[in-house]
Amino acid sequence: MTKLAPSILSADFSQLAREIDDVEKAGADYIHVDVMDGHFVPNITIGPLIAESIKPHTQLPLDVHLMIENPDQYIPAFVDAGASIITVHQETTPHLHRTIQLIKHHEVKAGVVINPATPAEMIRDILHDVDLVLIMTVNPGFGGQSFIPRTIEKLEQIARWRNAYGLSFEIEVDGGINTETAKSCTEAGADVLVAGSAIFKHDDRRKAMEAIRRSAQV
Ligand SMILES: O=C(CO)[C@H](O)[C@H](O)COP(=O)(O)O
Ligand SMILES: [Co+2]
Repeated sequence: MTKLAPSILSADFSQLAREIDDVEKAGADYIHVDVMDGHFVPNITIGPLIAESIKPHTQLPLDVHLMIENPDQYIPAFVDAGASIITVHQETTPHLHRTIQLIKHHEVKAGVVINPATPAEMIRDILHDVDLVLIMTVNPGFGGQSFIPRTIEKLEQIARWRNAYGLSFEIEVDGGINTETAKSCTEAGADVLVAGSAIFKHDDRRKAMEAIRRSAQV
């Protein structure tokens, strides 16, 4: 069954606990937390303080997507805040293996993510060390953008390598996922769909999530 990770970037921040409760009751699998620093991406969003404040309001794993320069400096703070999965951009760290080991040292699941313009080859070696691979299907920085179809080829490549190397990491996609785009991702091998606007911009989150799940069935 395809997992759904609602991105709270598109939620009502004045009602965050209620928004999270809403998607948890509607069957979400992870809560996707988008952390942006205004340097790696042109937007500033959530820090460890907010992650920590939402943690007591959900039983679901916090799936923390770090879009920040110098991620090593902030990993311990997100561990302390209650992250279950921490995913770092390959583009933000010169020593990717060291960064992944740092996350694992804290006994948190480690993920790696690449931008639409970054070739799959850049993370081929680290596939053996991660619990999750996130393929960006938009350029990171904002919710509500349009899905970039060429990213599907990369998704297929990562799924082929997972098979060939006998690995078991999850494959997640993020950006522009909705009832139109979900199926091409699951067909290509995605296990986890992140969706922000396609869930939180609907009044009935359960219906919105069911519609995405239905459309994603392969
Ligand atoms: O990482 C992200 C943006 O950088 C968000 O997770 C993503 O954009 C989700 O929003 P939407 O589903 O509206 O595209
Ligand atoms: Co994200």
